[in-house]
Amino acid sequence: MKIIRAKDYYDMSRKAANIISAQVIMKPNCVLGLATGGTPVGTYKQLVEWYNKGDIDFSEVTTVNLDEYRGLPKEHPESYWSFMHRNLFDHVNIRPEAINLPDGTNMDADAECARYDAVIHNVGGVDLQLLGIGNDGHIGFNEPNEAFELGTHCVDLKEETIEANKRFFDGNADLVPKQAYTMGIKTIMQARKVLMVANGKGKADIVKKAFFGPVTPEVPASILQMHPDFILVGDEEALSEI
Ligand SMILES: N[C@@H]1[C@@H](O)[C@H](O)[C@@H](COP(=O)(O)O)O[C@@H]1O
Repeated sequence: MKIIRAKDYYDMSRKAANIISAQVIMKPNCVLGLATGGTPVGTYKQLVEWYNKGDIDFSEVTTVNLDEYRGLPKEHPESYWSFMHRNLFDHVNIRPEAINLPDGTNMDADAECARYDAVIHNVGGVDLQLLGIGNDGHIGFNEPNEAFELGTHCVDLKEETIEANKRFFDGNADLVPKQAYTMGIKTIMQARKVLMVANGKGKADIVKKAFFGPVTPEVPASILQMHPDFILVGDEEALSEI
């Protein structure tokens, strides 16, 4: 585990974007595992800036996103499909056919999860997986106390996660979908490199628990302590408890 200290959100975003950029330069046809949430927005913004300057080329890159709300149409502004297009895909030269997310509109959970696992398998697995961390230690939508051995599966979102994400749904928890499809911890652990971004005081406790506490399904991110190439880029506040 490697911990990189950043001064603030902007510095965290630039450092993370540098690592992603290096991955794409070293292997132009790499598979990037991508994440949503507020934290990686600055990282995507930086990648778009460097793309506009001609410093990074996504023409051969394939992406697989971590998760998607179940039951939300793609076109919904808060679907992760929309999030990714708004923050990254619409602004760079990635091929539309190289973009992969779970399909939240397929209500047949078994079929959709099997399809998504096959997609990840067929692209050869993930070279670099970007992650944020939920307040309860979730990664993707792998909530506390789920088995570490799972591939893509359907989850019931915890109350805390619905509360945290309602800010994207007019502050109304009733509008937040209650389920999601998520890549499982097994798949995340199979990524060849894992890069987590964390910022702000609100993440300080969970960062300490996850990376300086026991490895336990109660804190899903704690399993990353066992990953052979795990990098955490955190700002001063997120790393203030360690
Ligand atoms: N599914 C996403 C996670 O991938 C993300 O890490 C988490 C934290 O989000 P934020 O970065 O906004 O704190 O939110 C959501 O639940």
